[in-house]
Amino acid sequence: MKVAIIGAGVMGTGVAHNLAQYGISTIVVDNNATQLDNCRKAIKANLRLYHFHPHHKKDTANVEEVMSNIHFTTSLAEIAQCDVVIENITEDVALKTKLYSEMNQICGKDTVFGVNTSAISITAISKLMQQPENVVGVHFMNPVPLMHTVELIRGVHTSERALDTFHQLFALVNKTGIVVNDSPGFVTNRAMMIFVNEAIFMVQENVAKAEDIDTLFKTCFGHKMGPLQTADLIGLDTILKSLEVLYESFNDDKYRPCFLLKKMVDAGYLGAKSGQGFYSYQQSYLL
Ligand SMILES: NC(=O)c1ccc[n+]([C@@H]2O[C@H](COP(=O)([O-])OP(=O)(O)OC[C@H]3O[C@@H](n4cnc5c(N)ncnc54)[C@H](O)[C@@H]3O)[C@@H](O)[C@H]2O)c1
Repeated sequence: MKVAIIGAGVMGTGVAHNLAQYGISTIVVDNNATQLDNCRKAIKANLRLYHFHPHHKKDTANVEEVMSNIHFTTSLAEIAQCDVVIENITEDVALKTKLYSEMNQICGKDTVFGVNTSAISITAISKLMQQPENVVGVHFMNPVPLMHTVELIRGVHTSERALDTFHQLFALVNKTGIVVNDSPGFVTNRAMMIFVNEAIFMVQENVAKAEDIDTLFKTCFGHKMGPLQTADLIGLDTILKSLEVLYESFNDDKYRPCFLLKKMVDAGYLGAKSGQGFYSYQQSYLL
């Protein structure tokens, strides 16, 4: 199975790392050459960093061997021979719409497309394609090489063949897909975006410091990470875009993005990937 990974940001980097460490041949495409370079460096660093983590595949110490499974390119045309495409570009409906229209011209009629999105409609994306039945939502969890469950989203047109293709791919990389029906934010982000946004409101209103909010979530609810650490890990721009999609899709005020979140994104404070969010990051291994 040959897999194309489009978008070399936080998620594309994790997906490429994960597939390559299980010996799957991948092509990573990004329209920004600097991002591709950062992605290459981040995978190398993360292979070493995650080495002792209990959830990381153990026999991947040979970094060069893993890297030889990945081909990096800025040319979308190179994905023509791939059986599966996993798209992880910016959470932006207009950008994704343009990309899928381009992929329609490049890929064959049997190619299966996985849309990695936080909240965008899988059904709407599938309608951009000549074969809408080949489109599935694949909501990977971050960091991808350490997380073993993927939310698989069945759009209105999604076929069993397309879902099976991802079940088979996940079996190769020690992951399980849980199938849910298409709805904004699916199961995980529909709930998670509310408590992340509410935590940001609490920082804005000076109810508590970010550290204390996160500590309360970890020690009282048993979460591994607090909501503000999670927001930094995901990327504050991605959180903002997701809340905007949820707000618009449900037409419900409970998803209105907090002003502090907008202000931080405007300032370029995007979380771990930019070095500054609710916390500071000396060196980001995520990207
Ligand atoms: N960050 C998370 O924790 C997380 C978790 C699950 C799902 N997602 C979803 O995954 C997707 C990617 O998120 P991310 O956090 O990796 O974003 P990101 O901002 O870190 O990276 C996006 C990448 O896409 C590239 N890109 C944009 N347009 C492109 C195009 N037309 N062709 C090729 N490359 C293009 C950008 O250059 C960038 O490298 C989003 O839809 C997001 O909602 C993110």
